Amino acid sequence: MAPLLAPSLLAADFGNLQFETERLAASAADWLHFDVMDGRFVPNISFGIPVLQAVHRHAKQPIDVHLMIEEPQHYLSAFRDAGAANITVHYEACPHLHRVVQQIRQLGCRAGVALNPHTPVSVLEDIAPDLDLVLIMSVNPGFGGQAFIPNTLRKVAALKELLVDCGSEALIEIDGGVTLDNAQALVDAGADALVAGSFVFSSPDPVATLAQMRQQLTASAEQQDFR
Ligand SMILES: O=C(CO)[C@H](O)[C@H](O)COP(=O)(O)O
Repeated sequence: MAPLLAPSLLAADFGNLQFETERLAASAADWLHFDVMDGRFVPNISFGIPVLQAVHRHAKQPIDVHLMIEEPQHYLSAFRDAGAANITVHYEACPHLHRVVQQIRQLGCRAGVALNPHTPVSVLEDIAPDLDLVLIMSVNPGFGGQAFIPNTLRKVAALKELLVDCGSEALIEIDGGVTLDNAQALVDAGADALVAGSFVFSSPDPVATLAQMRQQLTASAEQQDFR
């Protein structure tokens, strides 16, 4: 199966978000990835609820909200009301993770949990069947444009095994440093969704770059189905 593609608006032109959202509407993007940073959980501040509302007005794809914030439980319904389809919180930010995941699902959103690079996938053993999404950070969260951490490939394979073993249908999403150089290896390891920020938006034509990702990853999936 070819993976879902989720361009990260963190790398888009913030002065022109209507244009960026509208051009992605006619692209190969499956989701729009929306990174929220609070300057506390991560050492950076990005954007929040009013910006999500504005993006949602022009978006055609579901919006995949990644909350890199402390105490996310206080903001879940506000993000849902602003247009979030998926809400992912960090394992490291939630002492009562099971309750937060239940709250996200009760709001009618897909519930995701993100893991920082140092957090082993084994921490999800008891909650995996309750998740719709696991987001593996393949860079340290807080900034776009960082280099992919190679150990992510081993981690994705371990997560895939854990999900299969416990009968979880959660999707595996990878976030950080994703390019066409590592995308196929990530899919081969078990990734279902790829977030790409700078690779897409630093290219001369982001829509064409997404089309190229879609084309290469689909061709490879078809070859594997044929075998
Ligand atoms: O969550 C993030 C940073 O915390 C970004 O979504 C991620 O880094 C994607 O950007 P890039 O593809 O430029 O690495």
